[in-house]
Amino acid sequence: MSSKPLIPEVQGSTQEVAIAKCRRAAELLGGPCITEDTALCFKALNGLPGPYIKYFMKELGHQGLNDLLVGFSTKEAWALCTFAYSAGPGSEPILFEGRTDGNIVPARGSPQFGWDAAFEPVGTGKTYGEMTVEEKEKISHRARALAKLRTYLGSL
Ligand SMILES: O=c1nc[nH]c2c1ncn2[C@H]1C[C@H](O)[C@@H](COP(=O)(O)OP(=O)(O)OP(=O)(O)O)O1
Ligand SMILES: [Mg+2]
Repeated sequence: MSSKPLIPEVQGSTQEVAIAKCRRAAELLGGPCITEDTALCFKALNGLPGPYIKYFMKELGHQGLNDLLVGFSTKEAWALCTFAYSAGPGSEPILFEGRTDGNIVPARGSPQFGWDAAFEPVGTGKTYGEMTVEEKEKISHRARALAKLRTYLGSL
């Protein structure tokens, strides 16, 4: 079918997904809002799973994320957090991105939160799952995105 579908199934880049979600949230809330999305992007896969990591993690687990990269020499990945801010319905969302580079590794540390145990940020020697909250906060994709959002909100 060549015409634009009437019911959107939001897929695309992390930016497209974040904008669509924030725009809809502002409509539903009828006011300003902030939404957050986290993607995990594999270099060998041109950035996938990216915004679809939630379902990859749910179906495949830590081992499955590693298995996806068998046969590729690079295990490099980056965690990308996107905060989106909309001033209200009809107001175009503004994005704030934070990125942390690392590698996909066999799980180490706490397996409790998402893919934390399978992601080792560059230069740390630890997975997110092996870090304290304070250690993770110093280098995390989310902390970096939040710092940008905070600066923006402070300038309003
Ligand atoms: O720092 C993190 N360290 C490890 N795992 C993480 C982190 N941050 C999010 N995650 C996980 C949760 C979810 O399995 C997936 C994507 O998160 P994300 O798309 O925001 O999912 P979500 O559960 O918030 O649902 P949604 O935003 O679609 O309502 O990565
Ligand atoms: Mg989320």
